[in-house]
Amino acid sequence: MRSPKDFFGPLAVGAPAPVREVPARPSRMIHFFDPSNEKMAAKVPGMVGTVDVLLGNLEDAVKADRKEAARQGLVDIAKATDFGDSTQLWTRVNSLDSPWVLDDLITLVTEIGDKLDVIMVPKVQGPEDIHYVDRILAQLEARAGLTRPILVHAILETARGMANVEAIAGASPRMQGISLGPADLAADRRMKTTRVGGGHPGYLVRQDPATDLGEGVDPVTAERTTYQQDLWHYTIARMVDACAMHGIFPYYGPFGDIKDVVACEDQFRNAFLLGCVGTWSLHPVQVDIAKRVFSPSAEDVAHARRVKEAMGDGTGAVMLDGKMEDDASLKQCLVILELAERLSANDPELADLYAVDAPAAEGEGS
Ligand SMILES: CC(C)(COP(=O)(O)OP(=O)(O)OC[C@H]1O[C@@H](n2cnc3c(N)ncnc32)[C@H](O)[C@@H]1OP(=O)(O)O)[C@@H](O)C(=O)NCCC(=O)NCCSC(=O)C[C@H](O)C(=O)O
Ligand SMILES: [Mg+2]
Repeated sequence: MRSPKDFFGPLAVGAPAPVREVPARPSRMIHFFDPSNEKMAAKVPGMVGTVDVLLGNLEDAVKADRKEAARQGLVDIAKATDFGDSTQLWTRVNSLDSPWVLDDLITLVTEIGDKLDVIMVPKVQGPEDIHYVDRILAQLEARAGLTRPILVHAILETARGMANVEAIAGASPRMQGISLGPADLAADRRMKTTRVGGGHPGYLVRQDPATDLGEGVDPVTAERTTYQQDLWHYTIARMVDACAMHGIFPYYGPFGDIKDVVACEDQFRNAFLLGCVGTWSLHPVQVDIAKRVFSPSAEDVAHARRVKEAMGDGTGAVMLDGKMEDDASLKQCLVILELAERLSANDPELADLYAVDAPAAEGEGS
């Protein structure tokens, strides 16, 4: 087990000092592209400034015989592109047991380490996987003469990773965040869904049989309302707790039904409400959905401001619109305000939107 003191110094001579606090940069959508796909790659420069994160994916969804092309494609794109201040560059490397990952890490850190913000590591099983990546990154950063550390993001996609999620979140000061990988996780857990994220119509609860349907009607087989449940609730909630406990950021992952933009928005919103800061976008159509969902609404921001104002020094209890507000609800409002402020700093449209307070409700403050 590592001593917490290890967090204060680099793991290799000459490597940059670890971060003390993970930078809270907007990352509402981590937009995946395959750098070996010429059509997709050609779109990347045009997406700078329109997405929070561009992620060159080297792992699943890239064909085995295109792995080297994807790696080189990412190097070429990174070298040729100015990502500015509002778009980060991330990558997802191949899994730690694959024949490609060592070359992924060596090539990317050496060639474009100064441009890479975060490396996403798939199929993380426990803190030992993060320790391995941590040490190699420190050695490569030292050799490349990098002056800031590259952060690490883990994907939760095995039952063992899930069982170790708290230890993974706290495994290194490089840990930036964790995403849910619902497809791999479902397979590993032997769940019986073939969907990439999202709900399932079979996972439901049903209204009790009625007691007053009259003679001759079987209350068990009679029409009863059903409610579809969220397959991912437990997993996301647990991931959110692990991340919050360690001061890092939780993300929903992929939503594979590209055409079902409505269910996609629902899944993203559930994750946002539970505490996630962002999601993956797999197709351009999911970018605006993520932007909309993971930015607080103007109404919520206006309400949070009113609570802050009504709460004065932040202690005690007041009534606002017939509802009790106190120290704790103020903290909830501050979460919204802090997020709105951070997002507005990069987005003039949001800054405008949030500057407008919703009209005050009648009886306010009574
Ligand atoms: C899902 C796709 C295969 C769909 O691609 P396509 O059939 O080409 O879609 P369209 O014809 O609708 O595309 C329209 C144009 O947009 C471009 N395009 C498509 N996707 C992207 C993108 N991600 N970034 C940039 N540009 C994109 C197309 O090239 C078309 O261009 P044009 O013809 O010039 O108009 C495809 O979207 C795709 O492959 N997406 C990424 C998939 C991916 O990364 N998968 C891996 C992450 S999910 C995962 O790994 C599971 C997870 O780990 C788990 O375990 O749960
Ligand atoms: Mg996966």
